[in-house]
Amino acid sequence: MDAYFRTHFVLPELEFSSRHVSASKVRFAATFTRNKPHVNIGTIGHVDHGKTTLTAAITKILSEKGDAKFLDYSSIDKAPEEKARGITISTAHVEYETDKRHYSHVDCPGHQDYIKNMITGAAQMDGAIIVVAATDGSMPQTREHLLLARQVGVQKVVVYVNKVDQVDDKEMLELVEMEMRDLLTEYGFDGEHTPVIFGSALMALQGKEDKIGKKSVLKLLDAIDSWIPTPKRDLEKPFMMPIDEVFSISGRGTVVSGTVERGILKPGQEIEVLGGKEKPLKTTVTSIEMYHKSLGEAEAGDTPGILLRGVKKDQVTRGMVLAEPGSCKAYQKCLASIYILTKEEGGRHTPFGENYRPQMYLRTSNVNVTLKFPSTEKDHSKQVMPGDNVEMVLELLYPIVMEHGQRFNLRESGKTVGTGMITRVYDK
Ligand SMILES: Nc1nc2c(ncn2[C@@H]2O[C@H](COP(=O)(O)OP(=O)(O)OP(=O)(O)O)[C@@H](O)[C@H]2O)c(=O)[nH]1
Repeated sequence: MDAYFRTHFVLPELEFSSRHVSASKVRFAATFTRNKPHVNIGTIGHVDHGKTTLTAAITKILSEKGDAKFLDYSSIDKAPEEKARGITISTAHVEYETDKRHYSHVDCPGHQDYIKNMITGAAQMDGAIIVVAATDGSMPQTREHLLLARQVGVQKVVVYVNKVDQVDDKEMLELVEMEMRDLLTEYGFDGEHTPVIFGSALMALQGKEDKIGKKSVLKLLDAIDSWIPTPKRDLEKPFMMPIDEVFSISGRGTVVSGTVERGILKPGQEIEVLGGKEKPLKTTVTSIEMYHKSLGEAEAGDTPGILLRGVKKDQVTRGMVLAEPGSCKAYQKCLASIYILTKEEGGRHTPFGENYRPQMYLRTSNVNVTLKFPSTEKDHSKQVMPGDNVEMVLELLYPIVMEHGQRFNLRESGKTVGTGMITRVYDK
């Protein structure tokens, strides 16, 4: 019985504890006063275009109003190393607030860190600032980061054209703006309406040339406040809970437990159990319990035990999902963006080719998958090296509930070899 009432079911391997370089008036470690909507953002863009300088400049300008703690360039650039799913990543989480919202801003030194951060979800971004130097215009990583941003579900970005202090030619700035708008449209963003701000992060940081310095940063923050939407709270979405454990309670029936991913559930509600080796089924919630107490409703974040009416223990298994009927679907094939861990990160020592068969770990399920190159890939004999970021098609042994934006791990012989994110799901 005790196991039934256990309240945490987090795999140690999946645990990600984020250390924050600093905090503003409210520290993450202490009690968090939630008095403004919270949004996660970050700086993306080509190497040396000024992402870290801009991050430092934002904290400087906001610290003047007491809305951030000023972090100089070096304390952001020497970001602590985080451990996420066996991968070491450098990230600086910077906290600040505007009049409207509270932000957690991530700046990751190094191009490779960006890729890992975006795919593993260490950098959860609801929106992003794409930094582009007026002196160079769009460069390869400007494109790559935009593509990744879209792949990990970022809907809106704001453009900061940096290093304006080094460009006298107005036409050159117009050209960069046009180029960026075209690029945004090409990658599925709203190129026409996306705010484009011109400025100099360095001038702002040094307190010089207010017009392109401080004022540009304030304009940028206004643009972020108004253009990047506050994410929808998970409580408002239809109920979903991945099943962690299944118990048979004598005289009562079958109880499933897990952590509620989203929504609210009340006793008496009709519910669907799907995704996994067993057949999908519909049933009714008889009662909900947590911490030995009966619950009037379970909501996102809770870890309840849910008693299902008329269901036998062997009809439901760990890895299946409990969902509001019609709100989730199980699929057997998807397209994903995957980062393959290096040997140093605990991953494979050797490359692999098409038809590689690891295990896919997604939510509480694990299933055998076959990896194939997408049909757009011309060379199907190519090898994927540890350290590569690849797009591949995953064919699962049986259907599970998968969604666009969902993160997963690939494992082989008990070790994590890759980490990915689903970018598309396919009906059979
Ligand atoms: N002139 C001028 N130089 C700038 C400006 N912003 C940044 N820089 C300089 O550009 C260089 C790169 O800036 P960073 O902020 O390190 O660039 P980054 O994009 O974070 O670089 P990575 O983290 O290596 O990808 C530094 O020497 C900055 O001082 C600016 O507005 N004007």
